[in-house]
Order: sequence, then C-alpha cells, then structure tokens
Amino acid sequence: MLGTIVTALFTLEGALLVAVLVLLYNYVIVRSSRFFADRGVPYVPPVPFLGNGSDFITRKRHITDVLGDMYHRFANHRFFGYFDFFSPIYVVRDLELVKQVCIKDFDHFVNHRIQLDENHDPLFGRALFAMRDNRWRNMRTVLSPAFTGSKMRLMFGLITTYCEGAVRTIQSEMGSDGCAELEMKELFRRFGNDIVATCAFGIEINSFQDRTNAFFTLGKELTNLDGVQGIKFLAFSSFPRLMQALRLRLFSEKMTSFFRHVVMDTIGQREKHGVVRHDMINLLMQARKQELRFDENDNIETSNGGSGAQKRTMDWTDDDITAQCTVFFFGGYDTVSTLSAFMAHELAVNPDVQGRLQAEIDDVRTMIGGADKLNYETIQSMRYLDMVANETLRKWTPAPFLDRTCTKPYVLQDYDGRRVQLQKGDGLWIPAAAIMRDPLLFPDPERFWPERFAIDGQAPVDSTAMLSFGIGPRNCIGSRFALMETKAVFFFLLSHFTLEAGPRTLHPIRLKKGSLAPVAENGSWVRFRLRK
Ligand code: HEM
Repeated sequence: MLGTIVTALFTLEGALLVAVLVLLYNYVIVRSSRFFADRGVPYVPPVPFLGNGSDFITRKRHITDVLGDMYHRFANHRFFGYFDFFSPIYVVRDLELVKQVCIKDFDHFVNHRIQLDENHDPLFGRALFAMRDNRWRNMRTVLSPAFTGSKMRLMFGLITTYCEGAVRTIQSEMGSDGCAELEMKELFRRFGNDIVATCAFGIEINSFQDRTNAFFTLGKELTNLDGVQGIKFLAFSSFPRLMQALRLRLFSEKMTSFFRHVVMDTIGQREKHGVVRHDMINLLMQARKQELRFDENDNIETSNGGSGAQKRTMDWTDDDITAQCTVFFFGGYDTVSTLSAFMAHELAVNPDVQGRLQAEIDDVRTMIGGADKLNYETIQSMRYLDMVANETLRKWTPAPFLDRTCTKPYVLQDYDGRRVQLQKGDGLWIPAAAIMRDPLLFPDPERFWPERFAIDGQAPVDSTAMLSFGIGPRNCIGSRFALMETKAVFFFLLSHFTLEAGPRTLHPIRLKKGSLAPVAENGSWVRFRLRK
C-alpha cells in the first residue's frame, strides 16, 4: 500500500498534487498563522487546521473553558487574537471596548459572521440572526413591534394554560413517595417545544404525553449543536464561501419542508376561517399586511442602529414567514431550555435560595388568589424571581460568546496605545461567558448568589456587563419572551414541587465537552418532591 502511494507520487500528476498541497498548506496555514504576529496582536500559536479551538474540536474541553483561559491569560490587553480553525478572529475582552464596538460604533459591526445562501438554506438564511446590512435593518424594524411588552401580555395566557397541564402530567408520573428524579435538559426541551408550538406556530402539543411527535423530534434536530452540527455551525461562520461552494446545508430539506408546511397550513386555515389567535403567526400575518405596529404604551428601545431612513415595509415570501417562526426554535428553544436546566440545578443545590423564591411565589399566589390569575404584570413585578433568573444567566449563559463581522474599516486600540487596523470582513468575538465570570466585574463568580442583583446590594452589579442576551442594536429580540417563559414555568413548578439534589445529581457541574451550547456532562438530574 505504502509502496503504491510512493510510486504514485513519482508520476507527474502525483508531483503536481504534492506541489498544490504544499502551496495550499503554505498559503492557507502558514500565512494565516502569521496574521496576528504581523499585526502585533497577542495570540497563542494555533494548532494547524484546528486553530485555538482544537481542544474543543477534539472534545477535550468546552469552548467556554478554552476562551476563559485565553481571557485571563491576556488580562493586560483589551483584545487578543484567536484562530477559529485557520480563520483569524479578534476577541474583544475589555468591557468598554465591547460597548464601543457593539453600541457606539455599531455601523462598523452590523452583521454576524455566519453567511448562508437564502435559497439554499431558506430557514436559517432568511432568519433575522443571519440577515445582513439593510435587509437585517428592515426586518428588525418590522419585527420589533412583535416582541414588545404589550404583545407578550397577550401571549402570556397561552403559556400559563400550557404550564397548568404540564404540571399535572409531571404530578401523574410521581412515585408513591411523591418524588421523581428527572433529567432537566430533556424536561425543559419538552416544555420549550410545546410553548414554541403554541406561541409561535399556533399548534397545541403535549410532548410529555406524545413523546415522539414530529415537532419535538425535528425541533431537537434543528437546535442540536452537539458534535458535528456544532462544528458545522462554526464552519458556516469561518468559511461561508467554501461551505456554499460545496453546496452544504445547515438544515436538511426534510426539516425545511416540514416547518414550511406547518406555517402555510396554519395561515391558510386562519385566513379561510377568519381565526385570530394571539400568537406569532398572527403577528407575522399582520406584518405581511403591514399592519403590525408598536402600541402606545410600548417602551420602544429596540432600535436597529440605523439612521431611521430604512423602509419599514417589505415584501414577504412564505419562506420569510416560516423562517421568523422557526427562529423561535433556533433562538429560543435551546437557549431557554439551557437557562431553565441550569436554574433548576442551582435551586436544587442551593435550598436557601429556593426557599426564598418559593416564599415570594407563595405570597404572590395568595395575593392574586391562585396561579390561574397570574398575568404578565405580576410576573414582571417579582423581584427575587428576576434576580434568580439573572444569576443563572450570568453563571451559565446559553451563548458563551457573541460574534460580529467588521463591515467598515475600524481601528482597535490597546491599553498601551498600540493600534490595529481592522478591514471589512474581519471577524470579532466577545467572550460573554468569561466576562460574566470575571471576579473584577462579579465578585466570587463561582458562587450562585442572586442577591448580587439586589438594587441595594453590597456589591452593585454593572448591568452593562450582563451579556447573556447580547448587546447593542443586534441584541436578542426575544429576551422578553425568554424571561417571561422561564419565569412562568418556574412559578408553576415551584408552586407544586420542591427541587432537590438526588442520587444522580452531579455537583459541581462539568460542561459536556463536544457541545457548542453549554450542557451538563452526563445530564442534569434533579429530584422533584411534591409540596404539601
Ligand atoms: C434564555 C434565552 C435566550 C438567550 C440567552 C438568547 C441569547 C441571544 C444572543 C446572545 C443573541 C445574539 C446577540 C448579540 O449578538 O448581541 C441572540 C439573538 C437573537 N435571539 Fe435570542 N436568546 C434567547 C432567547 C430567544 C428567544 C425566545 C427568541 C425568540 C424569538 C430569540 C430570538 C433571537 C433572534 C431572532 C436573534 C437575532 C437578533 C438579530 O440579529 O437582530 N432568542 N439571542
């Protein structure tokens, strides 16, 4: 075998192939690895082909830990260099510089790095997250009224109705000791799936009873960032043109056509029968007719960072509508289930915090006369619930880093005055998880301590360092929905159950190494005990 290869190399074609490979190696790997050295930017020499994320790609460490180590190593710099495979990225670690880049000078960093062909990958390519420049500005302007407090208030009833039923299903599965040990990510995926189905797609599903429904299985596949899919996601950011040239898709045709049919059938039915339901499909139908507006009482802080000259109307295709519904899955389903799984774990291992939260929930329930009277205003007024959610987002942020592409040349300046010129197309990361675990910004960062968010706390938090929902005009459009959903689910759960560490609970949590999204290794198990 070896002999055959050696003989082949001595043919003309073999020699040419070797020459091309050597040139390619030299051009792509050696040249790109000098990128930061040539610009005087601090960096760690990358592993050829795999870059600085080699430990993540080979499943030795979670990406949060890889970036966290580099964040501390370059503590004397405002930014450092990172190789995502062989694609160079500037990592901005200084909070003031993060604000400058993402807010003040946003027009230099409008887009995310990912680039998908809208026709080839219609679901994600047309979703707000992947849109670019003015197309993004238009869509963000059109969609913003759908995510305001007044629209959340209307959707809230759909969530509480669902929670009541889901709690009854969990109760029916309890053993004779009134306990059940459950895996949190799986539990909250089911909650999240059914809530997205009702709020975004207008469909009622109970994934606790119908455990293999198509919505749940395809939604899980759609949001899976484990192993190969996580690496594929990074590759679409690092080498978009290569991925497009290879005609690779992020999501399968089967998945795309499933969601397209669900949305189109629902719209068809509603138009035919004149049905109005307070969900996202309804809002998107209004947007298509250019009837979606901010309400008088909406606090309109959802700017798109533009000059205000963008057009506020657009022509919608069926795929545009499907993509904006599906974004609830991609943007909201895995992130919310991650937040909820870590929150349940922290409450189980911090019974004093859970006790305080249950006391707040019990007081509110008594005050309003029962959980069925819960509304959006009441859940918004619950201070301790908000602190617990914030502390979970800080310690276990579902998105470990944010990304941007430089859209206009820009100069980054280090603490010592050294300057580096960024060019259009250069990539930028913001290590959100590392910033939110920096002891200078959040004292005793490993401690789960919701009181740090108390208004009169001893060590007041710099709220601008809370990056879980991103920062600036490109921040998460669904943050209100995410918080409303998580808080409502925990209101119902903690009204009926106390969460405890059980025999399978692993504490402290270790992150699963091959997953881009943070997930507990070996699952996150918590015992539910029926409250008296
Ligand atoms: C705990 C839950 C969630 C977390 C932690 C989260 C986090 C994020 C982050 C970090 C970004 C990028 C922000 C930036 O680059 O500055 C983002 C963007 C986005 N999120 Fe969320 N998200 C959550 C829930 C949701 C939900 C429920 C939706 C529902 C629609 C959603 C929809 C989106 C969309 C559409 C974008 C892109 C916005 C744009 O590019 O204009 N997210 N999210």
